[in-house]
Amino acid sequence: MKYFIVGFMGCGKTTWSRKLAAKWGYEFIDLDHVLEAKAGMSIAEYFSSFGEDAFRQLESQVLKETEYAENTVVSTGGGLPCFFDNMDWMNANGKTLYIKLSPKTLAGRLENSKTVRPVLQGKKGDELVEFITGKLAERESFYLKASNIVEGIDMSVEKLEEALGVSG
Ligand SMILES: Nc1ncnc2c1ncn2[C@@H]1O[C@H](COP(=O)(O)OP(=O)(O)OP(=O)(O)O)[C@@H](O)[C@H]1O
Ligand SMILES: O=C(O)C1=C[C@@H](O)[C@@H](O)[C@H](O)C1
Ligand SMILES: [Mg+2]
Repeated sequence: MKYFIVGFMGCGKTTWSRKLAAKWGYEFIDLDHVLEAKAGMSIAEYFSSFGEDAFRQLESQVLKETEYAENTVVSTGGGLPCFFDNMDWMNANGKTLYIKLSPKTLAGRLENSKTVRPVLQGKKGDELVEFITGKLAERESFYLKASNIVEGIDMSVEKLEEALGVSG
């Protein structure tokens, strides 16, 4: 089975996909990393060289053209489910799990993270919380199409397994 983990930037997709795959002995793939390898540059560099529209095209292509092993946990980009038919494609090709977190918690994590996320354009504090609140409102209808949903607070592999209906 393929599991596609979705949710806003900073919700823990990369962290928890990796842990789940390690516990289950599944392959782990992070589509942001696959895109960076294919483009030969970081996402931040790709955005500044080619812009967001080109990034979204490439992101969708990477999602659909990557060869996944039979049993894989896939961490997706935070915006990926919200463009083209990507969310429907993931639902047709595996199970999807939305890691749900509040804007405040997301903002706290993103402020402390070293990864450069071009969509955030260096925002901090209240401005960051407001930005995330607006962006999440735009995006959540896509995330909520996921077959499974988990609250991202107090996360553990066992909590993920329970949300996916898999006994560990
Ligand atoms: N349950 C948790 N509690 C506290 N911090 C966490 C938790 N899960 C992840 N983090 C931290 O939050 C930050 C973002 O996590 P991660 O990179 O896994 O998010 P992401 O969803 O993959 O983000 P992006 O969409 O930008 O790739 C990291 O610094 C990570 O260590
Ligand atoms: O939420 C987004 O739009 C993004 C999230 C990251 O995972 C990367 O895919 C990129 O920084 C864009
Ligand atoms: Mg990630």
